Amino acid sequence: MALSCMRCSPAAGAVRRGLASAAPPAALSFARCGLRRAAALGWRVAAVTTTGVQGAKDAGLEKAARSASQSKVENGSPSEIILDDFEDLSPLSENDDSTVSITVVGASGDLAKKKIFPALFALYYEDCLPKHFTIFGYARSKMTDAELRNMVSKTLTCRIDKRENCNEKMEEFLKRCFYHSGQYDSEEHFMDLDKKLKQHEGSRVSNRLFYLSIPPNIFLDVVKCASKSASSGNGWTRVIVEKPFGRDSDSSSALTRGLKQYLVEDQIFRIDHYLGKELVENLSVLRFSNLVFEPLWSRQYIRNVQLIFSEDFGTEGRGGYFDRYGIIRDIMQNHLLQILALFAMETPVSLEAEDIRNEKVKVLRSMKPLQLEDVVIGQYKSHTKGGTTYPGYTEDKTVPKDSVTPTFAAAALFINNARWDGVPFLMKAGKALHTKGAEIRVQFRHVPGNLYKRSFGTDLDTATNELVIRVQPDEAIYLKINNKIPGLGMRLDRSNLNLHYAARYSKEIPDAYERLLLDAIEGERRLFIRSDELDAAWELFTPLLKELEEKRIAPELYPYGSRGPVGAHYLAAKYNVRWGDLTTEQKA
Ligand SMILES: NC(=O)C1=CN([C@@H]2O[C@H](COP(=O)(O)OP(=O)(O)OC[C@H]3O[C@@H](n4cnc5c(N)ncnc54)[C@H](OP(=O)(O)O)[C@@H]3O)[C@@H](O)[C@H]2O)C=CC1
Ligand SMILES: O=C1O[C@H](COP(=O)(O)O)[C@@H](O)[C@H](O)[C@H]1O
Repeated sequence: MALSCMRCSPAAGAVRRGLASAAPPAALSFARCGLRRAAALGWRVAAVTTTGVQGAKDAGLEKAARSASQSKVENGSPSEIILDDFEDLSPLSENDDSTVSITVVGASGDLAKKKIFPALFALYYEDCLPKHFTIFGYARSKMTDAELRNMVSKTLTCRIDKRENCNEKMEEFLKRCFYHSGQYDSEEHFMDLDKKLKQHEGSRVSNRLFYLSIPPNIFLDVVKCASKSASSGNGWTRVIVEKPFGRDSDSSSALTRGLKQYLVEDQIFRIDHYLGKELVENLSVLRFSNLVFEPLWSRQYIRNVQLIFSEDFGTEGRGGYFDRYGIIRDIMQNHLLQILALFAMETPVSLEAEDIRNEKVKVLRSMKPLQLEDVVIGQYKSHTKGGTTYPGYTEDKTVPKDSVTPTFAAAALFINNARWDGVPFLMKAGKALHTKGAEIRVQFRHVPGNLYKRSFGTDLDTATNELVIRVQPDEAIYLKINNKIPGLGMRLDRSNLNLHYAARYSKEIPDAYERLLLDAIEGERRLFIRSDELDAAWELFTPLLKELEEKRIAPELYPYGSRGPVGAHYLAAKYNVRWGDLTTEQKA
């Protein structure tokens, strides 16, 4: 059943995502949780834009009508409407018949504290949660409601740009949070949870979202118990599953089969939080709504694409988990591969989830099998700098001393299709490196017969255009171009056409978990991984992982805080590529 609350209607999400079928012709930009307010305003907003000022007046939206008449008019319709103009409109028409209960399973854990509760609070602050909602923490640890609230309160923060009533909002939010202690494999304990949920839901239609923020070995126990004893009787039940989704093709298929004993695919929301990052979501906008990029998006103009992830800290505290997975499973097989698929896919039929996921899966299925010789692995070792000693990976007490688990990997991947044939997609991911960041770098081909060749010296590669999408931190999109240095002479330099988010947009960028939680509540699957995408992703990496493990290939050691193994440079050089993050460039 679709969520029926007006503020959470599919229509609301559609407006937020800008789906053609739902969005008015002119772009809407809303100051707060725009769309849900837009949808709560219902199609009245669309009426404002489609029928203009008179439509707004007819709908009784005097202020919107004023806004419509004041806004820049293109082709007779307003190009932009700012939600602030709607703020003092009459109260939203709420649907009182339904509730959403969000149960965070593993509420005592790191992810719940660090990401999930803060994201839920941010959604609450932004008015994005439905009127009737309840949050339950579930874990084995004994805690009272007050203790959970106390724990959660320590991690809630106000947005930098939105502090108004923040403390008040936190108090209100915490009052909607409850805790239930139970075992993960006890149907009885989930039945007790069910009773508590029912008390909060009353006679309303109950919609239930379970967030599995727990180690993967207990996913199935929880899904079994939750579905048998605590699923909704009259609304929807959805489950967000955290990664890792298995550790190879077989274990991933077994997990999917297990989940499908109790859930249908549409109830399963496999989260990859990189898909919720602002600049990753913007990839499609950049490509498909700007004429200047899409025609260049192929082997004809693109020399190579680089997907780079680096962290300037080690596995700190997560060594136990990490040693079973390693950096290829932790970052490459999911986050970087998902970005690659979005980057390389063909234009989808529409922005509907299935159309996008169909295109992504085609890319994944077209990938050339990964060869061991196209992969470099590394592991960080202890390093002393400025009097401080940083521990090596195997010095973590939870990691075996002889572990060969990679904490760094670089790989060259290829897509065997007409658009990308022969273009290296280079991935690099590492922990305990010299910097923290994630970026997509697109290096373009040389300008044929370049008239200014002489100005570039012998290294023509450094003079090609490069588009950089800096996913984090300090989000930016910049294009490196060659430019004439002002003056009477003819000297060229490399400069950036620069969209620096902090300078351009005054709003704080929402955390990826906010977007994804909101999507799951709305039933929007576009940013979640479908089971066939997951199968294709594992099919690509499983043979390589098996070979690495069976041969116990030793990773190249690199000092904590360094740029990683030198082997990564040789790998890139094999394909005539230079890692873009190594060039000294003007800070965007
Ligand atoms: N932390 C992070 O930054 C990220 C985590 N993830 C994934 O999210 C999930 C949760 O991560 P995180 O919060 O770090 O995990 P934790 O290790 O903190 O575990 C969460 C909770 O699960 C319970 N738990 C832990 N180990 C076991 C066990 N062996 N058997 C039964 N219960 C156990 C504990 O609760 P209690 O003892 O109270 O029952 C714990 O508080 C994992 O799947 C992880 O891979 C994904 C991306 C990032
Ligand atoms: O999924 C994971 O991601 C984090 C990095 O996420 P970010 O949003 O902080 O970039 C990584 O540290 C962790 O190892 C991995 O499991």
